[in-house]
Formats: sequence, C-alpha cells, structure tokens
Amino acid sequence: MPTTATLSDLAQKLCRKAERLDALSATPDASSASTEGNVLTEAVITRRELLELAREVQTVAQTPSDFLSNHQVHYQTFACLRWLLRFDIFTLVPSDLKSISYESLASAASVPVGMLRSVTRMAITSGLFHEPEAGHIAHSFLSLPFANSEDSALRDWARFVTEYGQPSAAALADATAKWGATTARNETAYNVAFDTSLPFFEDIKQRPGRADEFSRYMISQARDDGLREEHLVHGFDWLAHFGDKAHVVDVGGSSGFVAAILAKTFSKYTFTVQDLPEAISSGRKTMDALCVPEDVSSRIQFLAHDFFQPQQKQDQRGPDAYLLRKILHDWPAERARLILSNLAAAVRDFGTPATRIVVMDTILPPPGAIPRAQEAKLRVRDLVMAQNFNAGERELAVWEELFSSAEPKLKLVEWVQPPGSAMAVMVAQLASE
Ligand SMILES: C[S@@+](CC[C@H](N)C(=O)[O-])C[C@H]1O[C@@H](n2cnc3c(N)ncnc32)[C@H](O)[C@@H]1O
Repeated sequence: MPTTATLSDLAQKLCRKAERLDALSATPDASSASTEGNVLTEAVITRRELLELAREVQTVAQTPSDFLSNHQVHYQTFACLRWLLRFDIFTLVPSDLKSISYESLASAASVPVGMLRSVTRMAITSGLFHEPEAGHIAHSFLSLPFANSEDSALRDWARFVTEYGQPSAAALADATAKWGATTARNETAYNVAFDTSLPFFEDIKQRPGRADEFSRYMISQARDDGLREEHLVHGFDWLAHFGDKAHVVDVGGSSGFVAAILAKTFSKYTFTVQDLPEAISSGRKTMDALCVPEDVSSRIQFLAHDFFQPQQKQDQRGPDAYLLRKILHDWPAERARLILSNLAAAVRDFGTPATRIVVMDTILPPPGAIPRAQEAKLRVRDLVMAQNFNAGERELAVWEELFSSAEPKLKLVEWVQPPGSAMAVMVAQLASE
C-alpha cells in the first residue's frame, strides 16, 4: 500500500514490532512456524510484519540511485547463490560450524580460489556464511539450513529458482519483443531462455531429471509460509463440507504430498492423485521420502490422467471433491476452462448433489489493497505464470467469470482466504443446482 506515514511513524511501529518479537523469542516454542490447527504463530506473524515495515522504510527512504544500486546488489547476490549451489559450497563448508580455509574449500569444490573468495564475500554481505578469522569461512545461521543432509528442500527451492526461474524472468522482455500479445504455451520467456519450442511441461519431460527437480521444487514450496499445505488443511473446513469420510481426487496432485498431508489429518479420507505419468511414477518414492506411514499412504492411490481429457468413472460412488491446487493459474483462460469443464461434466455424470470442485489458488487483490511486501509476493506468482505458461493469477471477478464459462456451467459458491496464505480456497458447484 503506498504509505502516507512518515518515516518516523514507520520506524516507531518497526521498533514496537521488534520489541514484541524479542519478547516472543524469549518464550519457548515461539519460533516454531506451525502448530496443529494454528498455521501461523504470533511469532511468525510478528516477524513477517517487522520485515514488511522494514521494507516499507527502505522503499520510502530510497533515492533513484539507491533503487538501482540495491538491485545490482540483489542480482549479484542471486548469481552468487547459483554459483554456491552449483559447486556444492553449502554442503562442503563444515556443518558443525567450524571454519575452513578458502584454499581447502576451493580444492574440495574444484573451483578457483580467487573466484570462491569473491563469490563468498559477496554472499556474506547478505547474511550467508561469515568469516570468523581472516581467510576462513564458516556457516552462519542463514546458510546452515542450506547444508542439511537429511532435508534438501531449501536447496531444491534455491536450485530451481536460480537455474530456471531467474533465466526465464530475464528473458521476459525478449519474449514480448518476439511474440507480443500471445497466449501460446510455447511462446513464453521460458521458451526464449531455454531455446525450446515445447511448452513448459512437455519440455521438462524431455530433459533428464528436470521433471523430478520440478516436483521437488513443488514440495519445497511448503517452506514458504504463504504456501504451506497446512493452509489447505486448517484454513478450509473440510469436515463441514464433506463430513469425516470422503473421497477426494487431487487433480494435478503431483507426487501426492498434498494428499498425504490431508490424509494424515483426516483419517477416514481416501484420495486419488492424478497427474502426468512422470509425476505419478515418483508417487510411491515421495511417500517413502516423506516417511508417510503405511496407514496414510494406503489410503492414497495414484492414477496417470491428463486433465484435458474427460474423467473416467472410477467407483460406483463418485468422489466427494475434485481438488485443484496450484493448477488453474498455470493455464490461460481457454485451457483452464477445458480443465474445469471436464470436472464439471464428471460432477454432473458421477457426482452426488454434494460433490464440489475445490480450487486453491491466488485471488489477486486490487493494486495497493494489501501491504506492499505481501502484494509483491503475489505479483511474483503472477509473473512466474506469465513467464512459464503465458498464464497468470486472477482477480475475483475473473475467477467468477472462469467458473461460469465452464460447460456445464459452474458457480463459485464460497471462498476463504486462510490467514497468511498466498492462496485462497474456492468452492464451486454446478450452476444448475
Ligand atoms: C504447479 S504444479 C501443482 C502441483 C500440486 N497440485 C501442488 O499443490 O503443489 C502443476 C501440476 O500439474 C501437472 N500437470 C501438468 N499438465 C498436466 C496434465 N495435462 N494433466 C495432469 N497433470 C498435469 C504437473 O505435472 C504438476 O504436478
């Protein structure tokens, strides 16, 4: 929100938040990001508000030359992150917080020592690593989690955005210059950046390992407070809508990690995870990697299904819900309409009067309606969709229009915005009911 507050007003608010956060940090468990049924603790919310205020102070105080020189810092830091990941520096620096000399580290990573020093010293200015003694580098509280040998989620996230996200963002101007106002799936910034004529999902299928990297990136996204799966579990009243026993089809459900979290919470729910064969084939592996217990994984079945094709009847009794989480924003209106139309037809043909389509995706607020830092994150999502798919996030009226354009016609009957979530949960049913 463009602020009318003075710098000293903002600084005072910032100070009060900092005091509150210090007090909360002194309380045991205050730093835990999530507790059952309470997705965001006060500490998490306060920390987020503190960062939003700090960003507001910087935005208001900066001059045009600060703006440019700060962005030079950002893109160089981001390039360093890519370099550090590429040469496994996070995992080669001792995880017991002891330091290592630049020479030893360069030899372990097979990189030139001068370049290692320059890259690391740039990264240190953003809080990654530190130099406890001259010429020696050690982990900082910020870099250490990237070294976790048992949990690679942060590295998976960082790798994907540095290797694929940023190059596509950088190619956006070239894509617009080349194709203008296109919605073609293979005329995107991704196509320019990776010199391919295939749409994103087809291209990643062709490149060994990339579909798996994408699936791991999707899993890692849960580390972003706004994208935690708990928002779907606790931010939407499943029991009030579907009772304590239900069958849910997770359409485009990747390798089943969202279904697994729902299945853990709702012990009598069963799930069918549908996705492309490549994603489905890593379903059982994902269940093992996430240590999903047998009594949970046994309630999840995997089925290769292309959501542009009509649904097939699976059981005598149709599902209670079709779930589409982070799916429709990948597709321009015409393709999103086809996905919804296939589901609407399935609800009509195999569903009960209570069957619903549950969509979890962003509802874009009007510009300036929420704090600037929160809006920026939603605008990132909008641009990522544009850069990879020529699609984008939608405002409420556009969602309503999209549902009602399905054949048979749907209507958006309800939506909730779970607190702290980047995405809303929308419920649609046949318009004829
Ligand atoms: C952005 S991911 C969302 C994954 C998951 N629903 C989540 O909440 O993280 C989009 C998913 O759609 C799948 N997908 C893409 N094209 C598809 C198609 N034609 N049919 C079925 N799934 C598809 C991808 O493989 C991927 O798993």
